[in-house]
Amino acid sequence: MKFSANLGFLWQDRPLPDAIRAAKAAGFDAVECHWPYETPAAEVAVALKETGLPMLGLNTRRGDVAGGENGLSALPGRDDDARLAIDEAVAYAQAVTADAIHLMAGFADGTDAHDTFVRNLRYACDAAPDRTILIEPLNHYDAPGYFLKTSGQAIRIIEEVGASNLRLMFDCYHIQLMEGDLTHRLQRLKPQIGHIQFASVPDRGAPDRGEVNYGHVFDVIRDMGYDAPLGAEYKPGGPTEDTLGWLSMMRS
Ligand SMILES: O=C(O)[C@H](O)C(=O)CO
Ligand SMILES: [Mg+2]
Repeated sequence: MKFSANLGFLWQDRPLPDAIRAAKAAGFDAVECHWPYETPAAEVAVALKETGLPMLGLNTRRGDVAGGENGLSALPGRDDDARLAIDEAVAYAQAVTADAIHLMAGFADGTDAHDTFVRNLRYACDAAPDRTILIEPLNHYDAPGYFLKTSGQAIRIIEEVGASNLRLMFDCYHIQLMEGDLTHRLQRLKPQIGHIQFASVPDRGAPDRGEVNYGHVFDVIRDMGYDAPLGAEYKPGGPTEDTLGWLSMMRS
């Protein structure tokens, strides 16, 4: 199995280019990030080239985080801001050859939010036909009021948008907290899945503890013929190197 280090959480204590080098040294096959925008894309591109690791994805900006925003793409009346964030993410993804862009929906609800999200997703899918656009349901403990809550809602939106480059970010951590039934859900949704992430549940730590048996989940993913790197998106709560026993076990 291949694994991607999510550098939004792992090696957060280092500048992004050094975090990429640390991921390589630890044996990851790929990297992904959250919001890389404070680091010049050229510096990230150099570290990617040096290590040979692909950058799987990045997120659109969340907007005014201090003011409580967590994404712009489903906020009615904010299309201009959402599209600036999309344009920025597309340009950055092209500069570092990131495969995917996760469009953060934001805190919103109702028909207007749905229509706004669909409109902005169509805009993003057209703006980046050579990238995958991802949408990710977030759980209601960490992100209460987030527009996209479940895989079912995400699939209905993907079908309505009807773009060939729009896919589901299946984060096992969020989906376990909201819906459970990971095995069947992964198998059923495989055609719509663009990326898979994981962390222990409920504490969002390394995948070697908690209520989800990741040994089983990784077997299911392998057996369903999914061979893209899986995103380790967990909070190490200390030096990342101290939390990588699971990776050594998977490699042995
Ligand atoms: O929190 C997550 O699971 C995400 O993957 C993310 O990108 C930021 O919300
Ligand atoms: Mg995630």
